[in-house]
Amino acid sequence: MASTNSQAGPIPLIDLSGHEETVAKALVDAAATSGFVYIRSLGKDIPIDAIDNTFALSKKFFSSPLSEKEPCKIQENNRGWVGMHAETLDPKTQRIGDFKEAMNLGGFLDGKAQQPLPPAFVDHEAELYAFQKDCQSLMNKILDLFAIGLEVNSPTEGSKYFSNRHGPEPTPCTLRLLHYPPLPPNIEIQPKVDIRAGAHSDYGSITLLFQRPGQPGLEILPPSPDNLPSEWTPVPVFPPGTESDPSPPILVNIGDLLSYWTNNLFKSTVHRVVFPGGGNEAAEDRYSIAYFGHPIGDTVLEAVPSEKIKALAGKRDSGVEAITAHEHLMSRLKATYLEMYKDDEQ
Ligand SMILES: O=C(O)CCC(=O)C(=O)O
Ligand SMILES: [Fe+2]
Repeated sequence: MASTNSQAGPIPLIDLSGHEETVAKALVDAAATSGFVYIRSLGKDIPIDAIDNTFALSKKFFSSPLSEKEPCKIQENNRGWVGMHAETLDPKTQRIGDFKEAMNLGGFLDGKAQQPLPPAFVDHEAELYAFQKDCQSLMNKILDLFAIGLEVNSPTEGSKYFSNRHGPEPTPCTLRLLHYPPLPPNIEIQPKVDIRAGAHSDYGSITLLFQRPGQPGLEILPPSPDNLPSEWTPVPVFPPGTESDPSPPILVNIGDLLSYWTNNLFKSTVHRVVFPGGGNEAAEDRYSIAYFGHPIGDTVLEAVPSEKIKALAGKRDSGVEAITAHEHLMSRLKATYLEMYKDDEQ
């Protein structure tokens, strides 16, 4: 049997088909130490064809003319197309916004997108819906394993404690297609300041991230147990032991909300996307797909009922009322899209 937990640099590699309790424990350990874990992608959870097809649709959309993207521009509901430099994930460091564009697809209802679709997608709504459902199922499976590993003590919900809060359709989760174009010739960038995606932690519960062979660039700042300074560490697309797999492993990382919900037992690790070679080489395109898990908006983020979490309760200020998932998300979005939400501040 393939090992369920082998080390790949600072990020463990896990095969979900192993013994359930062993896998659950390995996932909790990974979440509490690295905040990132590789899940082998052998086609059992998400068909390889479905991943490849979604990347093909992404390429088709991003290569379409601006006139087809503009009508789908991002709205306050966080759905739609985000143009080059429109998002600044690390405003303290960056001079200009991220060198990327993105397309956020919100939850579908009865197979229908709840937002305008660009021409590149109109004949592919069913495929995108199916992929979103595949991602939702994998996310729920991982959330259930977390609940098992944490020994969540809920007589009515058991291992469904987290997944029950990620809702019926339309899901509050976001399927995000990302495109990082090559640098135009003769453009001089300041490495680490001009960046494909600025340093950030994710906002939600967990993120699934799909990468493509030969398109590196993701780096993490591994959490350090003693809060010692940590170093940016590249995240290989194919970590050792997966080179012959039909598709790169799916990266799963913990977001701020799940970290908060577990009294900081789980680590919401800071990461970024750099130009390979620091931008000196004309970098290739990078395409990635993220599935951002979010609990339903009115979920109150009280500490998860688990002895393991309760033991950490001292770290949370008991005088402060627990916030909801929606309040948490809005505070993060407002910090990232200063322009779009500026009227709300007045
Ligand atoms: O494209 C990537 O590899 C990372 C994207 C990311 O971190 C994000 O969108 O939150
Ligand atoms: Fe991220």
